[in-house]
Amino acid sequence: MTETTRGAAEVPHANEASVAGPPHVSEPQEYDAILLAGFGGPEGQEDVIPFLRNVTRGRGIPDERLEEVATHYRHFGGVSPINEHNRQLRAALVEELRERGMTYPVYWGNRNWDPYLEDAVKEAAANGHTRLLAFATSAYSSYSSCRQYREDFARAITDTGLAGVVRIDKIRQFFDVPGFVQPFAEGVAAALHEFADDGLAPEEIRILFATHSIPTADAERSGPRELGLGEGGAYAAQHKAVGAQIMEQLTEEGKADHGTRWELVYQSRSGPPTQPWLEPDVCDRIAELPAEGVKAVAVVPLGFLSDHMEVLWDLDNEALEAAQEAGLKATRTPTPGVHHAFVSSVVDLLQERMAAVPPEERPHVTELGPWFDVCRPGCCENVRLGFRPAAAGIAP
Ligand SMILES: CC1=C(CCC(=O)O)c2cc3nc(cc4[nH]c(cc5[nH]c(cc1n2)c(C)c5CCC(=O)O)c(CCC(=O)O)c4C)C(CCC(=O)O)=C3C
Ligand SMILES: [Fe+2]
Repeated sequence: MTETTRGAAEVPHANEASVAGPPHVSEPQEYDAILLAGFGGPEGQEDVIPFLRNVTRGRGIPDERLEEVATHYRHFGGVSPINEHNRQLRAALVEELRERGMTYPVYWGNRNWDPYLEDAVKEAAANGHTRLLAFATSAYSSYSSCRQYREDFARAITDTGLAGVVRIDKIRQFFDVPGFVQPFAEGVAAALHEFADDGLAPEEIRILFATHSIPTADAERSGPRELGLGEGGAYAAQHKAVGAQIMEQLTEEGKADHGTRWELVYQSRSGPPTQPWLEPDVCDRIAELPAEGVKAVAVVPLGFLSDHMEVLWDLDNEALEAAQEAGLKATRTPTPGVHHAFVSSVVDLLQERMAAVPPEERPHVTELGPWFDVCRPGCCENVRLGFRPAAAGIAP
């Protein structure tokens, strides 16, 4: 088991940040309700353009890119499956909470499409629920996946006139909790098993852990300022740590061979070509693999919770097509979705936060975790967009 790109360097532990306030809450907290915060997606052809405008407002995404992305949605009738996934996730969370004797209501609101976070916050407050513990459907640290949700919360509270009434806290980034990692590990194990059955040797197989590319400027600022995780920041470091952990675990269990190589690749780049984004691109790497003696590739959607458009189009369509063109056998492994281990881990995270479980007792499978409860100053900041107020962290 070797990583073929940059090594997962020695990284400081998330608990070592030396800024004001503890990274993990140490006093139990009372909450009235859970807030499931999603990305949102269109649910009909007429939603597609307004949705894309919402996502890209103020981002300098070229029109050609928007038109191209619109065709991905149009191909599926203008419907992204992501809202349906969140309905299912919400139902699964309610069920898991109920089984554990927890009767919290779960409100669901999105950043970019109906039902919006603003409406969820209004509805919660109307029902007398003003202390909300949020779970955002994004596992890693970066502006898009962490801080932007905190800004969404601050805006939702302010725009609804509920500042000082509603409070939203957010559970820690969960890239390395067992129930998030397990479904990916199972997918890699199944792919390796299938490739071995086809008579392929370990060195003929490549595992590509795929995640959303982001601007390198955002990546450098992902996670708390003082951690100094280097190029790619906390975002890349967290993905690499999870990939390494999956391969180590499978090697120990005899499901992967020491010679099975893996790497982290990126997908779904947007932005102007002049702006650097994280590389290499998944399709570019696939095209290079035959020259490295590779005959089969497993594409693992490590950055995503469910089979939404990024997975259906950019991986199942584009990456698998690139593999076919390169003459490679290829498979795309599952996302966590509503896998019971994942749902159960989310409820564990809600419970651990409510009970202020000490960090040393919190489940985590990489050296980087357990990640912070309370985002540090400057965490995942976005210098292009400038400062915007954010809830659920230490100011600024
Ligand atoms: C890190 C990350 C995640 C993973 C974490 C998470 O899950 O949050 C993610 C998820 C998603 N991204 C999604 C869709 C889009 N993302 C876009 C644009 C962008 N994504 C970015 C980053 C991320 N995105 C960035 C830096 C941009 C550039 C504009 C900006 O700075 O914000 C655009 C605009 C067009 C384009 O350029 O592609 C679209 C339509 C959907 C919904 C899919 C569906 O509908 O099924 C999901 C789950
Ligand atoms: Fe995105």
